[in-house]
Amino acid sequence: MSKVLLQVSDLTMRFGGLLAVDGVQFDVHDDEVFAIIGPNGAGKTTVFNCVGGFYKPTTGVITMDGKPIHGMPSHKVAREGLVRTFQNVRLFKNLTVLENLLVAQHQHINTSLASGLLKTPAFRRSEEEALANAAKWLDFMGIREYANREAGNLAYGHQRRLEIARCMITRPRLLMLDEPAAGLNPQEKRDLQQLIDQLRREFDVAVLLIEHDMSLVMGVSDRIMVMEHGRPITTGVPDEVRTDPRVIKAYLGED
Ligand SMILES: Nc1ncnc2c1ncn2[C@@H]1O[C@H](COP(=O)(O)OP(=O)(O)OP(=O)(O)O)[C@@H](O)[C@H]1O
Repeated sequence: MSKVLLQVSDLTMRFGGLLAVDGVQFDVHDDEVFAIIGPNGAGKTTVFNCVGGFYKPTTGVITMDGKPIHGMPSHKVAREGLVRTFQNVRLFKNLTVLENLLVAQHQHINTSLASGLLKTPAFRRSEEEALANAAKWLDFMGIREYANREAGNLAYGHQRRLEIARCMITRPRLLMLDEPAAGLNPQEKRDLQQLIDQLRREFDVAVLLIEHDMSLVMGVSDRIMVMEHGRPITTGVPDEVRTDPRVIKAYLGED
């Protein structure tokens, strides 16, 4: 039986005179892929930034497993099992692919400086585990051959996969993907759809997605919330959303 993992109620975000998000509510179940779509400027990224701890919402309640997380900084939100990728891939571009995955684990595990300096057995063990984990994810993403390359020199599609690996290596309960198909070619988009399906199946992770590529959204999502002018206009399964006249109007009305 699935249960509600993320719950967002009455979320509002104001930037000066602009109400970018206006009374948004939705929930994401622990076994679900939930997408937020809508025309440019609808408020999707702002919702993401509030949920991920990058913005402090003006009003609203956001809970993970019943625990309030609104207003928490992003690193604390990550400890609650909620991590994200960005519209423009954000990696440590001068570090190698492998180092990016090791850093992600250190940021998350928070090992003590003393144990690191003294290289205690426990510290060495955790280093070995981190390395094994990184190798596992490099294999899973099909990028092991690039392990020692600077992340900034990878092909764009591989950078996106590395960014997802960097999230997954912290064993999140909710993975937030911000336009993961942007900049990918058609084959890479198909691979991405398979990857999202596989992550959900094999790692029990729920996915919250913002995406403009309708074929990916319709193919991968269990439910979709459509936003326009900061407000949700409908939430439903792909077939309901695809044929909803309000959704068609919102998109046709776009410049
Ligand atoms: N930091 C900010 N300061 C002021 N206004 C902002 C800020 N971030 C977003 N906005 C405004 O809030 C509104 C919603 O923007 P948002 O980026 O959330 O939309 P979006 O649906 O993600 O759009 P896109 O699909 O283009 O990414 C827009 O009018 C935008 O200009």
